[in-house]
Amino acid sequence: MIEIRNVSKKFGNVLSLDDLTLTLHNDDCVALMGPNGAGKTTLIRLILGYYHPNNGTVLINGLDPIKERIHVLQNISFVPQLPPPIKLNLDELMSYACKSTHVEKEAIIHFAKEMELDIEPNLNKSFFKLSGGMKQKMLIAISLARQSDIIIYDEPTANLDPKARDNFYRLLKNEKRSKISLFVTHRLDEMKELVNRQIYMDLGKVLTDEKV
Ligand SMILES: Nc1ncnc2c1ncn2[C@@H]1O[C@H](COP(=O)(O)OP(=O)(O)OP(=O)(O)O)[C@@H](O)[C@H]1O
Repeated sequence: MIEIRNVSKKFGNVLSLDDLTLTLHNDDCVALMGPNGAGKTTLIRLILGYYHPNNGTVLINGLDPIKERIHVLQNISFVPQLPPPIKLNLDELMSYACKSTHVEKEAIIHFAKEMELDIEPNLNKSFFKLSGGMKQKMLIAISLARQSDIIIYDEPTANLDPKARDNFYRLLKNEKRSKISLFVTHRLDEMKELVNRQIYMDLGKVLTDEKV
């Protein structure tokens, strides 16, 4: 469970989150929407323990994501909007993911194949030299292989072509495990079939929160 209670986050004079309260339960599959600057990324970063809130409490399965960061992050798969500039090659990246998150290399390769990313010929290629879409596919493959209790995707299909998007949605639909899925998206039409909750934010607040 993710519990956000009366959380405010300020950057200088900008109130990015304004006394926001939100609870996400297992089996919640959420489209998190709102205009640019609404506070969506700030909310995700608070869940991941990147920021201290100015007020309020964030708890992930009862744990403080700042004080218990390592423990909390072990249960969260996060794919950011912009892939980080990782210098490791794909083989090293997979080995790193396996060591740090106890995922199996075969599982990553399986999901990469499902995303139509051919890893084998690119094993020695640096991650940052891949195309934007290939990077996204690789991060999605690792995140799905991890089988985490919580998955968070920040505009995951931004760099994907239509075929890759279809593959991504098909894989998510096939996921049967109970977990929390949180998708920041500007494309509700694509996500509609997948999600069971639609949350709309603006000015650091939740404006609407509908079960569908
Ligand atoms: N690290 C930061 N330093 C200063 N201001 C920030 C920082 N992060 C976010 N903000 C400000 O907080 C507000 C909310 O930003 P945030 O990135 O959370 O919005 P968003 O809903 O994710 O937007 P987008 O759809 O454009 O990604 C904006 O006014 C932004 O400028």
